Amino acid sequence: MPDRIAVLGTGLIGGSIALGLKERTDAVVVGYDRSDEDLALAATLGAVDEATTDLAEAVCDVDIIIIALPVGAIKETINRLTSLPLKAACIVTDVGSTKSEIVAHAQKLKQQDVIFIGGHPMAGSHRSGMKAAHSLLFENAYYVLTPDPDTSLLAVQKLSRLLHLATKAELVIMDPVHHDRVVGAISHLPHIIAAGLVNMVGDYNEQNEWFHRLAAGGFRSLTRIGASHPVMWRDILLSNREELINLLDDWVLQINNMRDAIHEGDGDRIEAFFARSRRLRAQLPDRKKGLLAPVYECWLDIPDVPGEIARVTAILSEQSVNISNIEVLNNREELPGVLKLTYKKEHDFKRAVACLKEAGYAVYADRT
Ligand SMILES: NC(=O)c1ccc[n+]([C@@H]2O[C@H](COP(=O)([O-])OP(=O)(O)OC[C@H]3O[C@@H](n4cnc5c(N)ncnc54)[C@H](O)[C@@H]3O)[C@@H](O)[C@H]2O)c1
Ligand SMILES: O=C(O)C(=O)C[C@]1(C(=O)O)C=C[C@@H](O)C=C1
Repeated sequence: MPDRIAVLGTGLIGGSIALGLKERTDAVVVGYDRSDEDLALAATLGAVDEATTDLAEAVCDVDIIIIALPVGAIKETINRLTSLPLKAACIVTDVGSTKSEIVAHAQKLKQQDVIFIGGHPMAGSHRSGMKAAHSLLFENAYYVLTPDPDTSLLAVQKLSRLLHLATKAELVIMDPVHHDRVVGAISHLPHIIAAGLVNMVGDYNEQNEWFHRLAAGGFRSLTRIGASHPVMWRDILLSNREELINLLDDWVLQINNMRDAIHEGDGDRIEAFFARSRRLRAQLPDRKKGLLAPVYECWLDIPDVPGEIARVTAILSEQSVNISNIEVLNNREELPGVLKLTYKKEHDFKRAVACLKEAGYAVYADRT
């Protein structure tokens, strides 16, 4: 019998998991959301077999429940689940960006015959809703599970296998407190910094509009995540308070160190600051392929004149190069060039770079 799975919240994350479940498993997926619009889109895109705005109906007789709501709503939903009849040995998991508080809150589910295993897929977007969902959103990303030490191993294995099939992510097990410290530093703090910078420059811009007009690659690439969902981030920050207070204290030290160096005109200290950062940034492990980093990519500058894209594709087709995607970039956030070409095979990529350079184009083959 295929598993019957309830996905509570058919937004970006729930919608992406549901799409993967339908694409790569034989599960029957029941979607639940308060937004009729997201539910209708999930049904139209084939992410769910059944859709409902009634929680009791959604979780009735299901084998697995995946709670993909904002962190505050995850806790409320856990409360509501405690008074609903759930199938015996049902596995309940969530996708919330914090873990300690949620895992502690979910202890109350132990009164029922259900197994709670906290979860957090480490990929996403500043965009929200089913409209932004994609079945490969998590491909090759880490997907953290935080089972209690006494959680049934069989249940952890069953959930890991299912999520791996549905998301193509790499499942890892972590202690919830450790998770919140690490993710606080590499995700929650950066979102605060990005939003703070956007707000600060927004204040300056009210006096002088050149601040926004001149905002180029540096500002845009650092602040992309400043466009993320306010309710989602309110809930995350309130749920990871202790860690974030420590991290913000460390951040103030970093910034004050630079403030002092600039104030004192200490060039050596400034240079060492950037040298260390450049070295450490280069050491970040490459999370390989996946939706956000297709297999082989190059970017090129082309003049803004009619027929230029056709010229590029003609050169490539003359050389029998297969392109898997071609994209005109509206802004240059983080990337050089205005035309992005993607290839599935390395030899197509190498031949394309060589012949486009030969034709006189400025071609960039790796991200900086
Ligand atoms: N966005 C990311 O990058 C990302 C990555 C990993 C994990 N997460 C976590 O995933 C969860 C969902 O985030 P998302 O990005 O999918 O958000 P989203 O806004 O795209 O989707 C949330 C969905 O929940 C619904 N919803 C909200 N409150 C509800 C309630 N009280 N009852 C019923 N439905 C409700 C909304 O209608 C929406 O469809 C959050 O806990 C977030 O911390 C997000
Ligand atoms: O790529 C983005 O826009 C994200 O913010 C994704 C991101 C992150 O910080 O990396 C955001 C929240 C999650 O809990 C996990 C991933």
